[in-house]
Amino acid sequence: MSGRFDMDDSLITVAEALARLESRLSPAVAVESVPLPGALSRILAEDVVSGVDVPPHDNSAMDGWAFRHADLTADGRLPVVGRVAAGHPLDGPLPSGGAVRIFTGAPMPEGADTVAMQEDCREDGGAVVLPTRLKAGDNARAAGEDVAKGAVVLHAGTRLRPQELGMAAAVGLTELLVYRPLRAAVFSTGDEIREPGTELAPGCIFDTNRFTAGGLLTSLGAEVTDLGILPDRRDVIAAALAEAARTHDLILTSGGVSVGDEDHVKPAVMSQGSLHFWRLAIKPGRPVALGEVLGTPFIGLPGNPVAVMVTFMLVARPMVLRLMGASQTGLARFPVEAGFSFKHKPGRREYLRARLAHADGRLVAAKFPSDGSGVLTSMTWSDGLVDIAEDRGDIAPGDTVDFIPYAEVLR
Ligand SMILES: Nc1nc2c(c(=O)[nH]1)N[C@H]1C(S)=C(S)[C@@H](COP(=O)(O)OP(=O)(O)OC[C@H]3O[C@@H](n4cnc5c(N)ncnc54)[C@H](O)[C@@H]3O)O[C@H]1N2
Ligand code: MOO
Repeated sequence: MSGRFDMDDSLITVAEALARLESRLSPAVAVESVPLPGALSRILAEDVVSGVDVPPHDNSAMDGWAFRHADLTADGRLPVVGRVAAGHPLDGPLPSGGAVRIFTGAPMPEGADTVAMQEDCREDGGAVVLPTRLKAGDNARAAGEDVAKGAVVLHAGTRLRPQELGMAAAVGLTELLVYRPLRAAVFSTGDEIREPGTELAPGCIFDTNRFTAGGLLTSLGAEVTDLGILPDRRDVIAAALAEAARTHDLILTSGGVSVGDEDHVKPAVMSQGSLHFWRLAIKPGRPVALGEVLGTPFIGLPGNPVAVMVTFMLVARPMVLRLMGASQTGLARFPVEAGFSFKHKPGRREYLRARLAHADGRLVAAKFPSDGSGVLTSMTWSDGLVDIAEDRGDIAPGDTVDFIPYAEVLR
């Protein structure tokens, strides 16, 4: 499986990185059939074709009276000849020249084509006086107008939202074939990284990345195994990665992928698989390592906490979604107004931590004052990232910029 990502060491753009990923990854998990409620947020593994028309019969959209439009007379008066409620069709066709009392969802009697809503009608003895301005077909819903029998109603690769479960039920299904959750192992690396709640020795910091990366993976629907902190020792890292590879569909680490002598993750991966090191032309988050450990996909994110989240959003997320079986991996972005100025040297794509506010009906992005890639406060303060393209010059207040909400990332 070596060479799956087929990369080199040159600086590459996000677009190039994504193009390489998208074409090379396929689902890494098996499929299973799951009852509808349990299928929420899972990824559909096959197209769903409807075996029925939805709605299954012509029916009324209103409470009122159903009639044949051609029978409408100048005074609008028709004798009431029957009554149909939802679930109780009329026994036989609509007698010519008559109207039937009807309720929302009730089957249209054969021969009836139009419904007048009761607020517009007046009952008069055994007759009803209908409004005369109705058009044929008003307030009637046709069989199959939502879904025609044989139509594909859900596509393989779709993440199932509540409305997709409703659609599956509408065509009579009780179960859906979905991908099993991706089993993801998460490690932090580095001798200076300490478990929160323990004593902080001189020169050490508490681990943040495992919690951020684990949360990101869980939010995408992965089953995350927290495998703790690995020391800066190649043999220990290699053994831990091998063990994780046996029981997981993906291994994700942070730290140790830069160029320093103390960066041991890369050689540990290379010793038992393949590794392709990417230097992304982005800020923050330049170094990212992708590869395989004993056949299990591996993602090595950089150590700086902000870079973890940014590289996860841009590179790991689409990769994880593909491995999960999802067909849509793009991040939606929205044009907003910059409420700040920013000097941008063309060449690297920059992601600024930003917060949105309404100003006179416009959406204006404020920028966090510090761009440091270790400043986690910038992430908790912000609602998303402003994406400054490689070739863009300086940004002035009032300029239009692209905003990627964090809410997009977790879908
Ligand atoms: N000579 C160069 N030095 C660096 C480069 C470079 O291109 N040439 N790139 C810089 C960039 S950009 C980043 S990002 C880091 C990435 O390096 P590593 O992936 O090897 O990360 P570390 O060196 O292990 O750590 C970087 C930084 O992040 C802290 N860290 C790491 N893990 C955690 C964690 N789990 N929780 C909290 N903080 C963590 C670590 O203590 C360091 O401060 O390299 C730059 N250097
Ligand atoms: O990846 Mo680094 O965090 O750009 O600073």
